[in-house]
Amino acid sequence: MSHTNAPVQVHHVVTGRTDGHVVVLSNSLGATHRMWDANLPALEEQFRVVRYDTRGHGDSPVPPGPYSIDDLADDVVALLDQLGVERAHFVGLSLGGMTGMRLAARNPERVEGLVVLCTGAHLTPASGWHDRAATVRADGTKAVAEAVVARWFTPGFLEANPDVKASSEATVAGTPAEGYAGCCEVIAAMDLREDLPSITAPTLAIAGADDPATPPPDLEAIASAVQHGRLLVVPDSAHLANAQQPGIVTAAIIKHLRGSAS
Ligand SMILES: O=C(O)CC1=CCC(=O)O1
Repeated sequence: MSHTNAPVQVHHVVTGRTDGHVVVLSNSLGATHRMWDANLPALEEQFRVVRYDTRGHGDSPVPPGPYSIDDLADDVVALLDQLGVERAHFVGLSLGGMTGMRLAARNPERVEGLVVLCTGAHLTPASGWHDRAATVRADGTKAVAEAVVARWFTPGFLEANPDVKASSEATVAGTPAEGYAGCCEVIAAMDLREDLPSITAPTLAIAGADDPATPPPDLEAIASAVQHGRLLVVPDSAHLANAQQPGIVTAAIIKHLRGSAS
């Protein structure tokens, strides 16, 4: 997990309370800061909410890949520095959760409470991520959009919500190919298993019961390896548990972070 690139200034949006604890929200591969829309109103009542687009995604810069997990964590440190925030809660889903685990292990002084959703400490095989990076570099992100969104939501949810299916596929297809590929290469090279025991921030690991990408045992492994971990398995939910079950997930995030404030 070498550190190869300089931090970039990521695109971000700050909303919510001006006097509250800060919570940073970090997106999944192929998504943007908009993936938190359904969770936002309740979070904004409690916290100063900082949403950002991971490098290579949304309106953030797209340096040439590959990137490393340290690059993604360094981008968050640079963002906190830019905002003058010493210490924040961090909530990340999938790639965002990986960023949060690396940040919490390497910069424990910057992370108050941690919530990781639908993620893993080591996603194998690496060849699958290299293959996906090659596909999007050759054919664009549209080539993977339908298959990706089929993992984001359960089949029944997609059937009942064709608008969500269409807008989610458009988001993936709108992700710059080089940014998406560079982040696939983050996951290919990443192994956070040795980082977990050094994570001191109270950690809530949230799994989607029907997530085919990072199933509940991946989250259980995180919850049991960090110093203060808890697991929540959300029923009737695939990879984007925050979007498929916003009520359950937002309430769990708020309860955990309110209990983690120091
Ligand atoms: O796109 C997928 O297969 C699911 C996923 C893995 C890491 C991430 O951020 O999304």
